[in-house]
Amino acid sequence: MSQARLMEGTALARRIVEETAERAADLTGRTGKAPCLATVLVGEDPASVTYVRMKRNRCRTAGIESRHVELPATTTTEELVTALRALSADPTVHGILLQHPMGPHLDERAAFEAIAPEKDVDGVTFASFATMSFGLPGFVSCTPGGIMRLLDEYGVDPAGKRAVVVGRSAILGKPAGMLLLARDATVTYCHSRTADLSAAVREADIVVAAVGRPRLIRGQDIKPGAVVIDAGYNEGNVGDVDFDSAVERASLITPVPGGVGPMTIATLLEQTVQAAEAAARQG
Ligand SMILES: Nc1nc(=O)c2c([nH]1)NC[C@@H]1CN(c3ccc(C(=O)N[C@@H](CCC(=O)O)C(=O)O)cc3)C=[N+]21
Repeated sequence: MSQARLMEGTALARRIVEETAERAADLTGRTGKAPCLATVLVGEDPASVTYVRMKRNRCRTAGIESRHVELPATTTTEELVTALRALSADPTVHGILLQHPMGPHLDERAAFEAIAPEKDVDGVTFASFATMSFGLPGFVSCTPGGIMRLLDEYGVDPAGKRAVVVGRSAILGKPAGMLLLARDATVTYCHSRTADLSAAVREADIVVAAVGRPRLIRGQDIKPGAVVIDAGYNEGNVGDVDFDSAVERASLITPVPGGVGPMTIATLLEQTVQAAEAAARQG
């Protein structure tokens, strides 16, 4: 079997960011106000600090302002909700990103719901979940949205395909399955209580790995010719898929790094400009 073709997220993300930058410049020219993303970080988890910095840097290169709100690890849910409501009400802010995961003492759902739906450019609110699951226009969760763009770019139509999503987190696995279902895939979710993960993965035409367990998915479980999307974030840029064995069986596969990660950020930037354009139309 020949090796899989790589799904090059870096290249596609670059094109999306370029288009987004043009839209941002156009909007700034027309309104005199740049699109603005508020990034909210609770605590000092080193990985989260790095991710937020990457997102803010990418904003800058696209002509999007970012306003960073850093809160101490001891912040209560109430204080976090107050901060998010203030950003939701601030007309100079067009999008809000609340970095996940937060401290275990925080009510993450209450925090996400304090984000105004029209500023939910990270696609984490109930409102965005509703539009995603019905396949209606609206903000998508950034990583799942980036995955769908990659599938489209490489000519993979999910309709009628068996998609197995490994993981069910609120910002990744669950919405990824919903978007695939909205595009008529037959979707199976696997998670920590799944009895036989290998058996499920072996049936998949499309595998989305999104659990954060290094190299959990092995080539021997990949159906020959399957499309393999590795959305796992692990330390040291290692995915959830054992790339070297999976590349021998898949027809298409995302590298890590350079696959899903850059697409996540491109989707965030694009949706921020979309939110700013909508705000400008509202006057
Ligand atoms: N509310 C929320 N929304 C998120 O979208 C979100 C989050 N919380 N928490 C953490 C994860 C992680 N995440 C990444 C984004 C880009 C790369 C990325 O671009 N990675 C590069 C590698 C970068 C490097 O060189 O280190 C790549 O894969 O090529 C990775 C990880 C977004 N997340």
